Amino acid sequence: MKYRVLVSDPLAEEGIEILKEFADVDVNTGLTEDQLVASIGNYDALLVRSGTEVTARVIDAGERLKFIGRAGAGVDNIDTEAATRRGIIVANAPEGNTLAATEHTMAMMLSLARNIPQATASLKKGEWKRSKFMGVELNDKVLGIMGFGRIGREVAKRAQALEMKIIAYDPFITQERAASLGVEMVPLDELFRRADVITVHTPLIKETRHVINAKTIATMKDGVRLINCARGGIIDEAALADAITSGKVAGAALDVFESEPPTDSPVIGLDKVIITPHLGASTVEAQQNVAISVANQCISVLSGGAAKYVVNAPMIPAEQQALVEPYAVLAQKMGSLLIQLTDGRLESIKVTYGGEAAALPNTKFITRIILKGMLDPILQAPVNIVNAEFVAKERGIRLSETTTEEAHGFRNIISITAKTDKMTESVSGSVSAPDHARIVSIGGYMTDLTPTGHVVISRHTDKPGVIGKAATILGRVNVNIAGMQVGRHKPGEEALMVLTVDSAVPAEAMDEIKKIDGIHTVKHAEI
Ligand SMILES: NC(=O)C1=CN([C@@H]2O[C@H](COP(=O)(O)OP(=O)(O)OC[C@H]3O[C@@H](n4cnc5c(N)ncnc54)[C@H](O)[C@@H]3O)[C@@H](O)[C@H]2O)C=CC1
Ligand SMILES: O=C(O)C(=O)COP(=O)(O)O
Repeated sequence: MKYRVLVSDPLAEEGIEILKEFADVDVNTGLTEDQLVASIGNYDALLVRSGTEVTARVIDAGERLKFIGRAGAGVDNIDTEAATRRGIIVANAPEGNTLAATEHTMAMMLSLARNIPQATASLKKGEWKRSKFMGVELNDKVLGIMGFGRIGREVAKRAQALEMKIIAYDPFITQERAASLGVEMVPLDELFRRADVITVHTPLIKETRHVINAKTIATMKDGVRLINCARGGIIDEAALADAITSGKVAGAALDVFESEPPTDSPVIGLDKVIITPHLGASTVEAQQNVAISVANQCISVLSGGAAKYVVNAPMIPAEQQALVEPYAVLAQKMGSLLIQLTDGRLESIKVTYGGEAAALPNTKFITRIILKGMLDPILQAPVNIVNAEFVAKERGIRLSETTTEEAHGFRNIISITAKTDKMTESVSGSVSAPDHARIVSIGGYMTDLTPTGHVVISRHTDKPGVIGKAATILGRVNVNIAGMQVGRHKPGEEALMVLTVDSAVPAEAMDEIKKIDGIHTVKHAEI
């Protein structure tokens, strides 16, 4: 069956064309939440821009939904938590419109300084008012950039060409990084105090909502100019309207609003406020970039692969993928083997990364793959790297992850211990070459097992005859033994036997093996 994709905001044709090669695509813009809820159940993927509110209701109704793509940067219109809960990958296209938003910010700053929109409107009315539209120079003025990410940094570079002095605030960017760009990082209160023009380039999150408010505006320079081409709500519009009316703020340029379209905003009618209808990303080039990016990510996810810009799962940067991949493959197999060796209700899972594995760039990603390997076979709902941790937590399974230099004689080792209400079981594995990984111990017994195919694993008393009897039973039901390993701590005590077999073992044969005198436990697993 062909996949079905719904595009619910205007998306550049270049992206739609790519999608059509792979899936049935419906472009249906302007849907209400109810209409979206009613139709989303028919689709495997949903692609949006900022115009669609992808609420928990929409996500929960999307029974087939596997991917939500945002053709742009901000994902505040998508309930990513609800998507995570359902194991739906959310990805965006954060790089495609950076320059478009940057250039829009520059256009807004220059327009604000020289009253270009107001002067245009006046002249079009037949007026010729030159003194009314006296402007200010940006040269030598202090530009305060709040949020020094992709757009903030590009704005800084261009403002330097205007010979502005740049100060910036971003809690996640180091002084050194900013200094290399000739920018001074300052605390936020200092930025507010010193800047002649303030432009915001952060996401809208708890910490940034109304960060520009009556109180913070009072600390700013008289005649400050404010720009918001990031997200409505970072500036408190009511406070801005008051500050413009009182003359404290000389002007503001807004591309985004607390509510869009901004029908009730107190700032819209003010002469000193220039506005555009969320046009930051609206260039031909940016729209092509973001549409192509989400289309490709959508196809990749629906084909069982990964998305480049996942926002709700740990990401492995492309340059580290070759390093992490062999561990990820081993991890999933170890998780799958371990769950097949345990009985009872899972209570806790402990993962230890030893030796070189401890230095892997994203062990959290591998831990989620282990969880997927363990939980996917035993749960109704699909478990993937997006929701694995959430699913474990929801079921009260305690998860711990530790790293250690100790690798027990291997270069790297991953050990997983699972505790259920009935037993504790563990497996360890090691990657010896990119295409060669092994299970190196089970339940504390040394093994050397290539993790593919069928295995029969028993714990038994180390005494003559036990292994022979098991082998005879397998032979009788025509199951060929490809390899055998026995591990024990001391002669005559408990031993572990691992038989690799060429096909599945019938349940009756397993029952028979279980009854052999000396066998304590026996399990059949497929990895
Ligand atoms: N108007 C439009 O059409 C467009 C708007 N945007 C919006 O612009 C904003 C910035 O986008 P990008 O630069 O691509 O994102 P980015 O993720 O590259 O940069 C955001 C920066 O904000 C910083 N930040 C986070 N919390 C902060 C806080 N409390 N105080 C100061 N800085 C904080 C982060 O460390 C990061 O460096 C986003 O809100 C995005 O949605 C992006 C493209 C087009
Ligand atoms: O990418 C972003 O964050 C934007 O705000 C652009 O929004 P749009 O795709 O033009 O609706």
